[in-house]
Amino acid sequence: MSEKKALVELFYDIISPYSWIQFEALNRYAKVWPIELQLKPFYLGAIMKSAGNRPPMTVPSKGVYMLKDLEKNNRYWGLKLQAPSNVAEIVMGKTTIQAQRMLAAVAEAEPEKLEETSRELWKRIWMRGEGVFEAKDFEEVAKAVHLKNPTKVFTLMKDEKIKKIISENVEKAVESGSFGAPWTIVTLPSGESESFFGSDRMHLIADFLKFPFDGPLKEHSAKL
Ligand SMILES: N[C@@H](CCC(=O)N[C@@H](CS)C(=O)NCC(=O)O)C(=O)O
Repeated sequence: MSEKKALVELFYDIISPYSWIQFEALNRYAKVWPIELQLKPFYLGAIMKSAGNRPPMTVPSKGVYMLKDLEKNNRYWGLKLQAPSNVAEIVMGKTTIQAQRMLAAVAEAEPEKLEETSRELWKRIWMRGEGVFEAKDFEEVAKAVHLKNPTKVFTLMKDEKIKKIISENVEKAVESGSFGAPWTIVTLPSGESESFFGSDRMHLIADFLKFPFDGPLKEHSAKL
């Protein structure tokens, strides 16, 4: 009988560049640690509201710091994050709820495509400065990742069932203390559980799991 694995749940929103970093980090480590990684799209707007928080970008000095910090992360993790030219407008004035519903719908209809679809949405906004808000954006994503049944995914996006999944993911994150993204909940086979905010806590996640943290594991990078 195979041993029970630790469960690592990543709660993320594609508006969040740090969520992308944590997503790549965990996907790399899932290849070397005996863990079960579950991807849980949630909605950062709802998390911020529930916690009485606001996006760091709305504090000007944090915004300036963040852009430099992303470059440092690019070097460390071998990523290519770049803020879109209208980043402030996007963060303050746009909603990713439809994109997050697309991810929840893909998780339901074509779960094997969830990783690739998430990455493609991040690449659009945080690498190529493309939209992730309109029906035509989602059609382009569906094409890029070769969804088998895009019509089913687009129909599901409007379904109460998918809205409920996003709400449940938000609730679970909030219940465990979330105030931002990425939010990672690690549950050991013993049932002991701990939550981690950010993409800069991989060493602490490793320590909790009692597995080695070996840096960025660039050899396990996904193609960008
Ligand atoms: N230090 C964290 C920062 C993560 C972060 O700033 N996340 C944003 C979204 S991209 C957030 O939700 N921030 C909430 C907060 O800082 O209170 C990291 O390196 O990952």
